[in-house]
Amino acid sequence: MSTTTAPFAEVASSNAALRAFLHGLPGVDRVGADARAAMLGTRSIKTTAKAQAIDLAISMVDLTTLEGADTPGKVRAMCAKAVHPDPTDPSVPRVAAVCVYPDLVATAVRALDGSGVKVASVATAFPSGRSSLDVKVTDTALAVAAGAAEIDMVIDRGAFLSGDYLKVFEEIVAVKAACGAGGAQGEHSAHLKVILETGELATYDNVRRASWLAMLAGADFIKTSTGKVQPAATLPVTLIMLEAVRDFRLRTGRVVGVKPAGGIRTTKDAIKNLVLVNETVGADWLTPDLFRLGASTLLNDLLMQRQKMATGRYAGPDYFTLD
Ligand SMILES: O=C[C@H](O)COP(=O)(O)O
Repeated sequence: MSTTTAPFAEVASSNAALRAFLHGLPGVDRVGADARAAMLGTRSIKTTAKAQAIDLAISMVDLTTLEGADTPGKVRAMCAKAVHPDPTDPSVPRVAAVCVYPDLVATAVRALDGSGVKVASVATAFPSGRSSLDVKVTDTALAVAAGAAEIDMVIDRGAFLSGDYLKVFEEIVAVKAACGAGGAQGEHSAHLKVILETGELATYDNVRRASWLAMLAGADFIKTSTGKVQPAATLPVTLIMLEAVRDFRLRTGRVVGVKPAGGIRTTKDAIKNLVLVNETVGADWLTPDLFRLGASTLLNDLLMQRQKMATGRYAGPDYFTLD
C-alpha cells in the first residue's frame, strides 16, 4: 500500500503481515495503565493554571449532537453557541468544531461561515459501521462536498475482532481518499478522525493495536468512541491511545491527534484529560490541532466553572443556553 507511512511500507502488504506487526507490539500492562491513569486523574491544578485549562478545554471541544431527532434549528442554535459560548462574555474562546450527522453539514457550514469553528461530520454508517465500503465512501464524499472540514469515521469492529485487519486498513485508506475528493473543484480536503469504539474492543491490547492500525492507514486523529457504547472515553483508554501517538511519532515522525469522546461531562473530566496529555505526550499536544474533547454536554459545566472562578459564585445551569 503506497499510502502506508514510509517506515512501515511492508506492514500492510497482507493481512498476515499486519497481524504479525500488530501482535508484535508490546502488550499493555492493564493494572499499570489503570493505576497510572488513576494517579494522573488525582493531580490538582493551581487556580491560575485552572483558569487557563478551562479556556484551553473550551477551545478543544467538538460540540456534538448526534441524535435521530436533530433538526436544522437545533444545529443552528448549537453553532451560535459554538462561536460565542457565553454571549455575555466575549473573552470566552470559541470551540474547535461542531460535530453533526452528514445531512446537517450544509446547515452547520452556513451557520459557521467565517467563524473559524470547523464542521465535523460522522460518516461511514455511524455508529455501527455496518454497511458496504461503497456506501461508506459515498457517505464520506457527500459530507466533504457539503463542506465538512473533518470526518469522524468508525472502524469495522466486526472485521477487527475477527482478525481481518487488512479490511479495516483498506477501509480507512479508502475513506481517507474520499476525504480529499470532495468540494466543488475537488480542492477541499477534510481531516480524518478514526473512531475505534474502544468499548467494543474488549482488551487494552486491542486498543493499542487499533490505534496503530488507524495511524498506519493514514488517520489524522484517533478517537475513542461514538458516544453510543459504554464504556466510552475512559482515562486508561485515552492514556493508551496517547502512548500510541507518542510512539508512532517516535518511529515515523508523523504527528497524530487524539480525541476522547463519550461521557466527558464535567470540568474535572476535561482537566484530567489535559493532565494526561501533558504527562504522556507533552505540551506539544495541548492544542486543538492535536487534541479534542468530543462532548454533547461538557460545555455548560466549563462555562459554569469559568464564571465561578471569575465571580466567586455559580450562575447555575439555567444561565447558559442548553448544550
Ligand atoms: O463524539 C462525541 C460523542 O458523541 C459525545 O458523547 P456524549 O454525548 O457522551 O458527550
